[in-house]
Amino acid sequence: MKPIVTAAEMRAAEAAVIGGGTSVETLMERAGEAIAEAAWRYAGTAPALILCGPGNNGGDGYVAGRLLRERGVPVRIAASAEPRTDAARAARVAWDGPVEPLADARPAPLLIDALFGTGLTRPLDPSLGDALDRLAGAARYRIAVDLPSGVGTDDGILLGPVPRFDLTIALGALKPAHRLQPSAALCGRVAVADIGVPVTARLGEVARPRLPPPGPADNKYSRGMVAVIGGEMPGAAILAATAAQRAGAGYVALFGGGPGAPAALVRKDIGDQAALSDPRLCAIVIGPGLGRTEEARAALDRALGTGKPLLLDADALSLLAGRPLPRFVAPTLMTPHEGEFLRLFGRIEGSKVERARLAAARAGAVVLLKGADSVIAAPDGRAAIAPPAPSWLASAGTGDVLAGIAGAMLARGLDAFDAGCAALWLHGRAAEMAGPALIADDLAQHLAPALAACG
Ligand SMILES: NC(=O)C1=CN([C@@H]2O[C@H](COP(=O)(O)OP(=O)(O)OC[C@H]3O[C@@H](n4cnc5c(N)ncnc54)[C@H](OP(=O)(O)O)[C@@H]3O)[C@@H](O)[C@H]2O)[C@H](O)CC1
Ligand SMILES: [K+]
Repeated sequence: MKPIVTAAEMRAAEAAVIGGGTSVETLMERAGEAIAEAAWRYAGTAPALILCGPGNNGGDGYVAGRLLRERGVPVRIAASAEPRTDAARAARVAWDGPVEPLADARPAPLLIDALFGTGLTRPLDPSLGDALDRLAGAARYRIAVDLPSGVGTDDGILLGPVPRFDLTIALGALKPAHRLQPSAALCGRVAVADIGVPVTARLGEVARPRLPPPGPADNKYSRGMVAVIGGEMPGAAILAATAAQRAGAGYVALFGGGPGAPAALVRKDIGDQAALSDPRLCAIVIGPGLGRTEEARAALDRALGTGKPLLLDADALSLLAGRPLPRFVAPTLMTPHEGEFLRLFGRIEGSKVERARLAAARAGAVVLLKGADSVIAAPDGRAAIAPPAPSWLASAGTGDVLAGIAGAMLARGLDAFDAGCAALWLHGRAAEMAGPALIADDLAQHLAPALAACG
């Protein structure tokens, strides 16, 4: 997993490297080199305007300006304030060109925003925000140094209006704001620059899972047997069941549900308790299309009573809301969207990562909080953010597909956190391959190549 670090973790990592004998100036030089290189590749000799703030983010900007000028790029620098750190002052001195006041700066085709990075503590003054907006709006290419100025590093919130960038150079490591909305959508492409600061993180980006294909000793049961419990809206359960099949489960049984499904899907009566207690059954998916009737509640209680690994989604989560959560005895993965999350856990303060972590600890289950920036957290504190996925996934039924994939991952023996991560990755990759205007039904057919990439 690519590490994702908070501002405090980044500062600690930086301090450790400095403690080991590397100067801030050296780190800043490396940061400036990475920015200059990226700007050069991106915009060539297009005239650049670099906006520098008072901290080390601004210092990175002065270094980049000097290095771009050495490459023959016409560079102007505008500052919002005098540098306030020794390293930024040194970088300012080494830049031997003029520094314009930001308020009067004229635009350039390439805008590099080095106003604020991880040290932003409050909203930008309106005059500063307006200048950034005006200059970004008039530029052809926009590059943010470390972070777009105006976003909360750790939670991705916007402290005011923030322009949209084409490229963000994440210095040393990804920060939550590069992946959490709404800020992630403003970063453009995010490139991580290695500046020689090793980081340790409690949070990562969901990575491609390793899912070896079945071996000669495998059979349909050893590959994972999944039960999908249907209900009022059979289409959703069929989507989940088909996705579980296509995600590599060896045997998928649909309990209840209407007509129309692959012939390879085994059909069971919704109340078939014996089949649900089959010792070969490895995981139960319940929620998609379940409904909230008494029958649905009974089906949920039966599923909970089996003590088998569970994927709880949609109506199963709504049925659990408003009563004390059961004690889960087997790996359990909950996949709420924001509405279901609120119903289940109430209002929790903090970033999406903090909220998911707290909910997971409270539930004693892995919580995968869905959205354009899906976050997964385990009760033991492990957490990850999904890589950016196509916005076309925002359509009916895609959550049911995710539930089915996750069911297959649980059934093949992954723990609930790894199962959720693998499902997120496969789901996103299948969506990329399905392309624009996808419908949930399309995803299943793209799971085969997505899975093949994990072998
Ligand atoms: N990670 C690394 O190893 C390296 C990162 N580098 C770069 O350094 C920045 C972080 O630098 P830092 O100096 O800590 O912070 P900033 O440059 O983001 O800004 C801090 C200064 O800005 C003032 N501030 C904060 N918010 C505002 C605001 N809304 N309006 C005006 N001024 C603001 C703050 O002042 P305070 O009053 O809050 O004290 C600071 O003066 C990181 O992002 C990287 O770009 C280094 O290059 C080295 C390696
Ligand atoms: K910035």
